[in-house]
Amino acid sequence: MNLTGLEHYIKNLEVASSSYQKVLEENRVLYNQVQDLKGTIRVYCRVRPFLPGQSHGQSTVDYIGENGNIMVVNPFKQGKDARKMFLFNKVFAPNVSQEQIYVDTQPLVRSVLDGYNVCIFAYGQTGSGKTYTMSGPDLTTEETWGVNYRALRDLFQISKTRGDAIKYEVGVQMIEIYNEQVRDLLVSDGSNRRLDIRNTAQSNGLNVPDASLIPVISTEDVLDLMKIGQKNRAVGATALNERSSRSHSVLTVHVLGKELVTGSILKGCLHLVDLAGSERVDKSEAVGERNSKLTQVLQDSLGGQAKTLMFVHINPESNAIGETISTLKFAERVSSIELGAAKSNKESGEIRELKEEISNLKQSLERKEAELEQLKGGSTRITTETQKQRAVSPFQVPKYGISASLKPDTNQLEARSCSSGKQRRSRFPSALTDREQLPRTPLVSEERLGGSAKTRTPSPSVRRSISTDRGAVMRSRVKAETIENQPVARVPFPARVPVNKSIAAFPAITPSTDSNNSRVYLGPQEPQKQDNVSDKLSSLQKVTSRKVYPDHEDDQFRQSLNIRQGGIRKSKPESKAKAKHQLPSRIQKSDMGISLLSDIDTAEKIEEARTNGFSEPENELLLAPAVNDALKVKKVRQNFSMNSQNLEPRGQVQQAEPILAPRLENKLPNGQNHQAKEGGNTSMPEFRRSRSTPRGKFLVIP
Ligand SMILES: Nc1ncnc2c1ncn2[C@@H]1O[C@H](COP(=O)(O)OP(=O)(O)OP(=O)(O)O)[C@@H](O)[C@H]1O
Repeated sequence: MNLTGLEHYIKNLEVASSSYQKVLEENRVLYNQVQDLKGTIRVYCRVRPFLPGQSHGQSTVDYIGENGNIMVVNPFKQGKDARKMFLFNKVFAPNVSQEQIYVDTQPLVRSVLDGYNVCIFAYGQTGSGKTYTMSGPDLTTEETWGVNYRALRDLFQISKTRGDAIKYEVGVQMIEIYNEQVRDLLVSDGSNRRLDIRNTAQSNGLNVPDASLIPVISTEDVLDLMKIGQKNRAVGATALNERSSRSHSVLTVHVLGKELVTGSILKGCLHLVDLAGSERVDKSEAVGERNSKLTQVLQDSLGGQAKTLMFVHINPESNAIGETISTLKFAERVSSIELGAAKSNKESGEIRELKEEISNLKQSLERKEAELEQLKGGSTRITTETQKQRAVSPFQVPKYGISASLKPDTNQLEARSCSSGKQRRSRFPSALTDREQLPRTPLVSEERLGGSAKTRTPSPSVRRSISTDRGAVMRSRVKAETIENQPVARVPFPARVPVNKSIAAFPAITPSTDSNNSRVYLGPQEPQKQDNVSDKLSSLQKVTSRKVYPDHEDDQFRQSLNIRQGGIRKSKPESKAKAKHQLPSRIQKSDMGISLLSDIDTAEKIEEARTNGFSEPENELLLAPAVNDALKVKKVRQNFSMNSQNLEPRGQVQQAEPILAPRLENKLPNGQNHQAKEGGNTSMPEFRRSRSTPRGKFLVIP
């Protein structure tokens, strides 16, 4: 081959190599898209370089492939057992720059601006480079900035470029979890108070609502805050390194975007987590309550409809080989966790309008209910008078005995109130109980027809006569009222229902929560109720009342941003009150979540890992609760999918929770559960007694 031929050959090779690279890149993009759909936790492995000034032997990293594979060699073993290959989404060699790391992280970060929840966390043994990846070694040089700063800079840049179409607001929180205590790292007054975690994801994404939420508009703002954070992190520790090895730091970026044309709202949340050194957690601590706080803080990003990325760090030194293998095995397991397709927290303008419409309808219903309540007051007086007149009827005495007529007046009152109360609940659903009672509104028409109620509950003649009399008195009023109510019930809800169901399933900021709620109330026991207008209305109201009011959420978010300028929260009582207001809609989810989490047999998983040949199981421990939550969710999904074939993968998770939750919540100390008890025979007499006794009393009124 002459020189020209060789040159030609090399050129061809270059071309082939470049197209090969292109194909690889395309494959990677496709692979990532598939991963997005599956919702697998992505895992990037980063190998730390040998540090200058430290003596080192041969690297334990034998080979790093282009497709995310890495081979490690155990210098203390011989033969084929000495080498082990692992596969991740990507492996970064020791010489890879901070910029290159971020390029592969960027798509995830950017999706926060589209309303996704994203969690990026750094895992690995102490000194393996977690802080280096997340924060960088030196804030003064942009070149070495870690993911945190680059991410925020990116968010600001993109939000600026989208400025004509979407108006974004960005706020950050920074907390530290140390010894299972959560502390605010952005306090400017040096106070080191412990913070509570909301047991469930808030609609506004504030899992730690009392941590300072500082509005930021530039990277400089962020840098200033990080300095405060670093300073606060060092407080109370003999050395910053020592503290950072043992504590998790979580930087959370909350993004609220409003599309100017459509009015749609986007809510995204980015957790950037620098975990404690993986070897620092004692096994006994990890198996128990350890790390439950971390799990709670990240709850909306580990089991929800979020995107999750784990940077797994390894130290190439031979004396770290045990931790390295253990870390890699753990990471490989994490990468197999599927969360299901991520969903954006976008609320379209149309949905907001529909919500407003529902809210208006709800208000007009409440007005009507109030008017009916007034009428009811009048009817009770009239009924009492009628009963007094009836009390002298000679027909009652032989039938029910004289002694009964000697019962004190209190009984009569009780009887009347119970009986009328029962019917009143049907006919006058109060605002507080409308969720339960609205589906019974057809009883109004039963009353109007006069016959159906009697058919269902055969009553003695006296009762009937009283009832009839009262009904007669009430009928005209109720009729008038019912007719007046009809336009409200006839508003085209049936047509709206499918749309509003989707509202129910539509995420506010934590989609899983809302869809959960919707499923809790429109759950398997209730579908038949959807057959009539009033039930649909009721369902809608349930959904509306369960959903945190969207405007309210936005206000709360904005208020948090505005009020807490300077890092000091000034309106805690107010926000607490608001939080209280929101609480009911969230409690169920939280309970479920916690129940699910607490149910995890972490020890079993660790044991399983060990039997798979891990030499150092401790690595499992640090993240065990957090990641095992996800594993648990996966397990639940699998179990549930056996029963529900037609559900979406994510939906399965969401539906499984409400189904499991009551079981877990109702567990009695003796192992029975309430539901079983209530559904069992033993509870029936109690139930009947409560209804029949008042009627009995009612009947013996002289
Ligand atoms: N990719 C890298 N390139 C150069 N130096 C690195 C790299 N990764 C880590 N280092 C250096 O290694 C040392 C330990 O890194 P780092 O503090 O980030 O570890 P860590 O895992 O966060 O430890 P800890 O768990 O104790 O917080 C630091 O001096 C850091 O600058």
